Amino acid sequence: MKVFSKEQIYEGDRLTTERQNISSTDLMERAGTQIFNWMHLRMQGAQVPIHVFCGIGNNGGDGLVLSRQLIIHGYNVKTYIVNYSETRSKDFLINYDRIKNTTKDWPTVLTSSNDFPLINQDDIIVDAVFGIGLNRPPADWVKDLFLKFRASKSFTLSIDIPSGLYTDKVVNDTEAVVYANYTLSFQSPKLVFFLPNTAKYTVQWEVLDIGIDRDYLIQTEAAVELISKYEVLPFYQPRDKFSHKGHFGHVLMIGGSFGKIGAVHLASRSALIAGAGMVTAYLPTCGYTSLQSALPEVMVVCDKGEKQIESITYDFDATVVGIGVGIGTSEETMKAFEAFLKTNKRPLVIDADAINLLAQNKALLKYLPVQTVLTPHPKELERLIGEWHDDFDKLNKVVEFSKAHKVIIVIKGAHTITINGNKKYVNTTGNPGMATAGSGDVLTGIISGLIAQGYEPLAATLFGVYLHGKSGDIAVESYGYQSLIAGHIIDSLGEAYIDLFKQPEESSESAENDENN
Ligand SMILES: NC(=O)C1=CN([C@@H]2O[C@H](COP(=O)(O)OP(=O)(O)OC[C@H]3O[C@@H](n4cnc5c(N)ncnc54)[C@H](O)[C@@H]3O)[C@@H](O)[C@H]2O)[C@@H](O)CC1
Ligand SMILES: Nc1ncnc2c1ncn2[C@@H]1O[C@H](COP(=O)(O)OP(=O)(O)O)[C@@H](O)[C@H]1O
Ligand SMILES: [K+]
Repeated sequence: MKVFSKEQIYEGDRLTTERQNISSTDLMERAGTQIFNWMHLRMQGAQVPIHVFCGIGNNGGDGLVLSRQLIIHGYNVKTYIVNYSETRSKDFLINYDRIKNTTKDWPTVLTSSNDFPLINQDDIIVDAVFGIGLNRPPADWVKDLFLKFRASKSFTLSIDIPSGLYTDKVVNDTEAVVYANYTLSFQSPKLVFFLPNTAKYTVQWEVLDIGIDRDYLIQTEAAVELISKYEVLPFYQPRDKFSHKGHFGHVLMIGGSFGKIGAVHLASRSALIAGAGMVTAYLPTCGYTSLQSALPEVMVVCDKGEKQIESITYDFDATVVGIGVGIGTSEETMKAFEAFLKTNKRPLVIDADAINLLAQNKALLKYLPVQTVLTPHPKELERLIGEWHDDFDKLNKVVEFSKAHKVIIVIKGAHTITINGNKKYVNTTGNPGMATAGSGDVLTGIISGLIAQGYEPLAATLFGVYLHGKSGDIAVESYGYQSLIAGHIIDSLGEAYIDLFKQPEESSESAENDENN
């Protein structure tokens, strides 16, 4: 699913009115009515007090349409105008008139904290104060209103975006934002729903289809894409009946040091279970027996070093090389890594300490093949690109790094974001149970295993990140968040593949996301 920028959303809006020959007021009617339908379906006329807080722009206009529909259908509604400015939008004013013509119970105009109504915990708050048009911090009394929402502990439904959030930057004052239980977003989810600094402002979100021009949606290139099953399915490569292991490539997994052989074990096993035809683990000698005993399907080549890798030499042709898990950052290993990079011609997946080695010696970056995949966790990323002020600064820095070195960067986290040049891909699978030792090693193995089978590095990365998270989601059903370990993610990989072809449970037109699932 495309994640459009604010400018693209406004343009989609404008083009829709033009191509469908409708007014912007009609489009607002659709938007507000969609919100009403969503609530009506769930509430079925229940007389829970609903407080609808409307700003004076088009987000407020949506709120007024919703209020009017709720009133017409007999709901227990109170409508407020949060009058933070006298510059009211045209469609707000039209809907202000319409609601006044519908009911004698006119909206209450709020201009300061003294006007705030009583809100009980069991009431519902609808937040239509600011939409994507926010361009400066809200006034202090509006912030106080947001604090009152929070203090009430009422269920809060935000329209389009939690008020106070920007679409393209973080907020400095974390209290000047609505904390939504649910956000109903028009046309496309907003990038801020997925970033560590801002995702906390909505527990769940859903996109409502308001009939934006289809051609515009299809033809417009978005800088950000949300990756779910529908996006990865086209990558899937079915197997030919007469295929043999030679068709699915040979992964060379280089890593390990004394006490960290397990990382290579996890990555090699993942590569095999992701479907690689063959996997060879390249280790210091101390790892030989344990790896051969634990993984009979994996071949082993030993380095001359007993406890660490000291010179990387092997005499077969690997399809792809995964390097870095458990490898350490000793001087000898740095030398071996440098010599390896200078001669290697194969696609690379670089993780963990190999990223730290690159960060220590940035001159080596020029030896990385185009489309090398780097999979840093936040600390490794910081060593590589330096500190960042906030999530947007981080994304910009990674985009620049990706373009400068022609590499794919996987920013691991709750919503892993893959960056390839200007393009950002936000993953939707995974859960906090995966915050456990070795789960990153598993990802390295999966991506390497996919590249071995012939997936292009970018497809392998997006598909691999998706499958890794999906395996975690499947595994957590059996083990729970606390007891999930990296090995369980590998064990669920087969089910994650099978799940790709299960019947969809929801239409591709609407996406639903629950941060806790
Ligand atoms: N296709 C779509 O996405 C549609 C969007 N609509 C709604 O329109 C919204 C955008 O509407 P607007 O552009 O009117 O913007 P908002 O309703 O978000 O903001 C209202 C106005 O307040 C001003 N403003 C911004 N920050 C302020 C601050 N801190 N203090 C005082 N004033 C401030 C802005 O200049 C803006 O004109 C969307 O979020 C959505 O809810 C719908 O009505 C129809 C379809
Ligand atoms: N809260 C979370 N939600 C979803 N995925 C997570 C979460 N925490 C960690 N992960 C995933 O688990 C993996 C952890 O990788 P990493 O930190 O490198 O682990 P390790 O170094 O122990 O192998 C990443 O793919 C990350 O996206
Ligand atoms: K809002």
